[in-house]
Amino acid sequence: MKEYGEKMTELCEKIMKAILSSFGDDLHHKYYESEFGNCHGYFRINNYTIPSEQEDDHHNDDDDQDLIEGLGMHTDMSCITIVDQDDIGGLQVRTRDGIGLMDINPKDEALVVNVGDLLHAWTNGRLRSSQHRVILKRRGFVGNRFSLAFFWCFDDGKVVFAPDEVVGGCEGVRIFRSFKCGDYLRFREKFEKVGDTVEDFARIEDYR
Ligand SMILES: O=C(O)CCC(=O)C(=O)O
Ligand SMILES: [Fe+2]
Repeated sequence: MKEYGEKMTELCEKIMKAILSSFGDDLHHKYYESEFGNCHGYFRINNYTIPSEQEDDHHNDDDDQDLIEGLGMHTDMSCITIVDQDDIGGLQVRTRDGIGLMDINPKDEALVVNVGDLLHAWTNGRLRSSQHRVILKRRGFVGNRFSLAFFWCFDDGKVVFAPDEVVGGCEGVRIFRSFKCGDYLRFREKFEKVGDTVEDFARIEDYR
């Protein structure tokens, strides 16, 4: 697990450097170490029980009575999340229009890379922290769905504030105030429900 953790950390570092370079030639030299040098990662193993024919509780609002929500709609509190899902499927991500849902189908050798709330704020919304959930289908067999999620995050004391160069790519309009990472995590612990995200916590009202 330690080796896997190191690999995931390395992958997040690479992805973050590529993101910074895509914002401007020098940005990864200028901001990687100072802003992301203290990021740390942790794992969560998700174990979902596939509903059996008898279980009729917990239906979601979808018309399809054979679906239940294994993990409710949420955004991640990380900078970057890497998900390794098994071959059962069921991960769905909110589309850009905020209405639709897109299936993220399992693919051999492929990992899912997700932007979390902290990076959403740090990039002034240029990268989007999408809502997502896991839906489980009755399958006529007994078994569980597993996924391994790696959350790469700022440390609690980090002040999240998009640099001017990053805001410059959004016509210079700053949409998030600065905030301490730990304060946001505490806000989420208290108010965890869909809609209570970094948008509610730190978005500057004038630009709503
Ligand atoms: O199980 C999955 O595919 C996604 C897990 C997830 O979204 C999470 O752990 O935050
Ligand atoms: Fe998630």
